[in-house]
Amino acid sequence: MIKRALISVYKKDKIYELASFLNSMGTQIISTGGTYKYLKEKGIPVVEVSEITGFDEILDGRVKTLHPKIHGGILAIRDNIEHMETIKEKGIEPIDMVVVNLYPFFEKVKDDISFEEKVEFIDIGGPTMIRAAAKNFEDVLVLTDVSDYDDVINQLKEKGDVDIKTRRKLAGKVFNLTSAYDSAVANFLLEDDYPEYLSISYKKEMDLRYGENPHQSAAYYVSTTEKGSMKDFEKLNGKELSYNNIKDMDVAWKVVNEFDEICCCAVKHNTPCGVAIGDSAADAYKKAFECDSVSIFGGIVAFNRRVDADTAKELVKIFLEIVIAPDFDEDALKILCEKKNLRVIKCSVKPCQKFEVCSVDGGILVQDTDKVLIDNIECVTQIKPDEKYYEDMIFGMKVVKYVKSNAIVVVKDKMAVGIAGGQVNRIWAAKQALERGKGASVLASDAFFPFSDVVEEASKYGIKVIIQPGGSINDNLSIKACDDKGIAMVFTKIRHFKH
Ligand SMILES: NC(=O)c1ncn([C@@H]2O[C@H](COP(=O)(O)O)[C@@H](O)[C@H]2O)c1NC=O
Repeated sequence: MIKRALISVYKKDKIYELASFLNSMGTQIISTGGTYKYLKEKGIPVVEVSEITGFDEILDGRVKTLHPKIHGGILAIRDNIEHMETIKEKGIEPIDMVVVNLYPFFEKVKDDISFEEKVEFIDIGGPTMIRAAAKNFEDVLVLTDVSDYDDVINQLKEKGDVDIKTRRKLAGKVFNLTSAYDSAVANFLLEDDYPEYLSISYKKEMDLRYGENPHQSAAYYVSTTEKGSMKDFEKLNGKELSYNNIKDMDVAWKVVNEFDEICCCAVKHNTPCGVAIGDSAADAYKKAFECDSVSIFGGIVAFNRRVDADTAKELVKIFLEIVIAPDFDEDALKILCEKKNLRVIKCSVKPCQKFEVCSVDGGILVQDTDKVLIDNIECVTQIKPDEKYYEDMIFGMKVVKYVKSNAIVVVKDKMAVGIAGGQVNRIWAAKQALERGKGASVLASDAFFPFSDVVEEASKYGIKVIIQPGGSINDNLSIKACDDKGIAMVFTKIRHFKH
């Protein structure tokens, strides 16, 4: 039996329904200022907290419920005779239910308001009350999530009480929420990129059908406070997204956003398989398709420009999993939506990830994202690269950055005609890329050459320019091989390993 419930909610949705149900059960409702006013206006009998505490809300609401008359009523263990005698002596009455939703710090921290204003959205009294109720969950029912109201109402209707399993789950939800809330506050206040404790604050966006493989369970969580392209997008058509879809879409979107020119990127198995710059979205797509017309089947295709009907007509010719772009012309959308399963994603947020995490058994690795493409370009060979290859060199470096190491990309006229990666040595990646990208003039590598073998292989395929970070103790071997073969080679001094 819920004799007394304390309701203190920032967002008032569904609170009238819950309060009127409690009222119909004979529960006494206690509320803080705003909630009190809201319920009273709706005709629900309600007692103001200050009437219980004998103390007005002070300090602009910073102190409302922080009082022994409230916390004693929540924390007293009903089976503990001493506890019950103490609260009786002090004139404290038990509180059997606490309903709270917190100040919207997650939302407000992103808003364009001052630091001081953001600080005022750090809820103190709310977390204190719900933590207290959660600690005493066997005696005090705690509700922080509107989606739990119906279950609690139904149980109270049917049994007059709520079972212990539900009480415990609701208590667990409290600490799950307050830890994410506190993490968000900690990240807001701390200026340390790598603080003593890793505070992460992510909210479940959706349960996924499965993880990387069908026998693995999975869910997708998004940051409670940070913006992000893989969070702030709109799905305009198609089946639900999968675990692999989200990972692949992330790479495809990051690749196209490396470029100011019109770019299209196709991704398979988390690796770009076709990337090209074009005069239009359709042209870029046709060229990306040409890079590797085999692997693109079932791929994820990204554009950094609006997709028009001409492009859509090309896209629907083969089976694709996802098309992501900043926008779609109406007629393009119509064409794409004819394919019921094709996920069409509109995303206007540019990639803005500050840190990357990767988990290992018992730990999490955190690093700054790879944001620097090139330190400075230094030609290390006698032959200097012809200026006409400059754009292809930069293009190759931008693409190879997203290919798993060891990675080699060969380029022809701003098309990645040969992409090879994920090899345990560099020569295998080079051989694959060169074989696929016959006729290419530029070769880009994610890291230095330990031997001269890549240069020798490149010369067999007529490569004119090699761009790579440099920095091997054997750099002189590759430089000499380039000089012997008439290839120009430049160093960038920035490695782009991707493990
Ligand atoms: N200071 C307190 O004692 C306190 N007690 C409850 N709150 C919060 O006040 C909000 C509700 O306020 P109101 O009913 O006045 O609209 C809730 O989000 C609740 O979490 C408090 N506010 C912040 O710390």
